[in-house]
Amino acid sequence: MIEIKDLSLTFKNADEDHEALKAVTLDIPEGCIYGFVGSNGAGKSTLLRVISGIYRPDSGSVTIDETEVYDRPQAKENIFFVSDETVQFSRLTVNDLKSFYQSSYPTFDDKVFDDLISKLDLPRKKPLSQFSKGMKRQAIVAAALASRTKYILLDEAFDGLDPAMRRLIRTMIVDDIFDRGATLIVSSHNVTEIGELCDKAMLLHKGEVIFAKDIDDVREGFEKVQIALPEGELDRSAIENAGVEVLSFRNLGRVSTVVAKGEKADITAKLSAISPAVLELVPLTLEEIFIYEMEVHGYANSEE
Ligand SMILES: Nc1ncnc2c1ncn2[C@@H]1O[C@H](COP(=O)(O)OP(=O)(O)OP(=O)(O)O)[C@@H](O)[C@H]1O
Repeated sequence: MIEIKDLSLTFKNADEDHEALKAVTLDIPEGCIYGFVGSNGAGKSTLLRVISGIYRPDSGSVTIDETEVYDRPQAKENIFFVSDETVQFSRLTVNDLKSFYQSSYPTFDDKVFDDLISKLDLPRKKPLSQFSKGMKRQAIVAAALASRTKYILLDEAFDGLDPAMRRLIRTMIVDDIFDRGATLIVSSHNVTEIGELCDKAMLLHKGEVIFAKDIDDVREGFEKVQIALPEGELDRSAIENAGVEVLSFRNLGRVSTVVAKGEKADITAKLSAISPAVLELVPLTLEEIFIYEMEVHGYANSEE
């Protein structure tokens, strides 16, 4: 179990300081796949680095199985962090990578690594600098899975992978996580992918946790409705005057699409009171919910 309590971190720069994480509190249970989602610069990588013990928080704490990670090499043996940058390995070959991680992780399993590298069909003696971005990613993910750590942290999980490889890597990771009861944390901008892969998700914005929920509960409390009057067009204020909390309002011809916050029955009852000719609930994607939540917290959506 990873427990993050009231964690804050400020980067101190020559020109100005930047508070990258603000009082983050989050529990990551064992055996789950947890998705970190957020806008650019939200603090996802920084939080993954704090959990991995690379950065020390200014205040608050991170404990993994009740042990603080920062400055504790033994605790780090339980964690494999796949950074979104693989530059540091450029001169190494796949075989060098194997030796490197063999010495870093006592649990490293040679057979798992060799099988994965064969499955991915990666050259073993070519420097990683001559690999494509996706190939580098594949090699590091193979090392992560072979290290048999209890916790795997993947920054920008599937960056640079083509659709077929995304699916293969995803299956490899999920099978491994389930088989071993390990815990995976992934950050991604691909909300659909997070929705398909994860049990839980956390939305981070400007260093603050906006929500942390089971994926199945993320849609709770939001409804998307298509509504039209028998004559004329509706406007946003007509919906708001009916007592509905409107997150987004768009008109396409005479039909308005409204995203509202609240319970289905309550929203339907309030909108029925304005006697519409059309009133239909339509499914809301996870991506829409994440965007609306961020808009509520001041994120500018260029589509609006
Ligand atoms: N080493 C650093 N020194 C100074 N500021 C930093 C440093 N690393 C990150 N930051 C700043 O902290 C904030 C959070 O960055 P971080 O990389 O954690 O965001 P992110 O959510 O991973 O973003 P992205 O999705 O764009 O990768 C950003 O404003 C970034 O500029």
